Amino acid sequence: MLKITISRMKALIIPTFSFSPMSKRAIPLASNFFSLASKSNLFSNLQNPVSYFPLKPSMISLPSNFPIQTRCVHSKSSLSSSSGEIHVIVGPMFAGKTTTLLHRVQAEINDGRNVAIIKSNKDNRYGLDSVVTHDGVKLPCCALPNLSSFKQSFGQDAYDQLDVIGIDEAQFFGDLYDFCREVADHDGKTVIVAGLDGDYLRRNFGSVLDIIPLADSVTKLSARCEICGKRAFFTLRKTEETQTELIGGADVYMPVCRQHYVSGQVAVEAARMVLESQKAQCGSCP
Ligand SMILES: Nc1ncnc2c1ncn2[C@@H]1O[C@H](COP(=O)(O)OP(=O)(O)O)[C@@H](O)[C@H]1O
Ligand SMILES: Cc1cn([C@H]2C[C@H](O)[C@@H](COP(=O)(O)O)O2)c(=O)[nH]c1=O
Repeated sequence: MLKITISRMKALIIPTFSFSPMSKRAIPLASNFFSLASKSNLFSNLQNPVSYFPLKPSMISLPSNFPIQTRCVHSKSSLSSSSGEIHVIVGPMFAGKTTTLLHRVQAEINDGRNVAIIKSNKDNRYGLDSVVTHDGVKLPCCALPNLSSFKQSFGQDAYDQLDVIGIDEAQFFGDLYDFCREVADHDGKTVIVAGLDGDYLRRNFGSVLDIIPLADSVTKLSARCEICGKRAFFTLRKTEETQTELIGGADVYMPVCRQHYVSGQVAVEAARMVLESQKAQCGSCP
């Protein structure tokens, strides 16, 4: 198991990962479903994802034996209609945050609840109409510059009908705290938030950690260290760029354990210094 769960909800279910030493990759046991959904490319032709919301079970084809984890968030029927919830999923890159978010959203849809997914429009790696995992699994989403524009883009009537809102790449939303508080406390909806808790320097990333005091549950996932295969809690940036926000995947980042984060940072820093001194020398070249 590659997860640490700090949760008030004992019933919270997160994917169980198995480790394949060949690939050094964590593989969710439910990956069959996701690869099936991915292969059938259910949402690849979406032009306007908003028109597909709320997401419906009919939009997703599931193998009949797929183990839907309907208890991963409280069922609305067990709560008063005005009781919202906030669930937070954090971890380094490649830890399965998006996979877990889609899994929970899927369970909610199968429970008959109206769901929408939002992601930041800063992350355009796979286009703006879908949330996509590193394995290529996808669901349609609204890509927005900020969360405060969601109600307007989505439409008030459609918003009122929503039970659950999933947010991916939450680290890019500066207005995360106010949005989650309003949606859960005031509008009585469930919010499932997935994002990086730390940046490549292991500092707070955006407002993700700010919403912990608002949350019903917090799940910290881990990946596999790309160097030794141990549990990875950190994201190492392999390039010399130093700005906090830098969109990228395995070309720029790798998940690492503590030991390899420390040694990796030393190596990257050394490379950065060599590069800078070379640039300086070149600058003084005739
Ligand atoms: N080093 C790694 N450790 C774990 N999973 C990895 C690694 N490299 C690639 N993966 C793949 O990434 C998938 C998780 O992708 P995703 O849910 O998009 O993660 P996240 O949203 O946390 O970045 C895993 O199921 C696995 O197939
Ligand atoms: C560590 C780190 C990451 N980012 C970016 C890189 C990716 O575009 C996303 C994270 O995506 P994932 O779904 O969690 O794999 O965030 C960044 O901008 N700055 C960083 O320090």
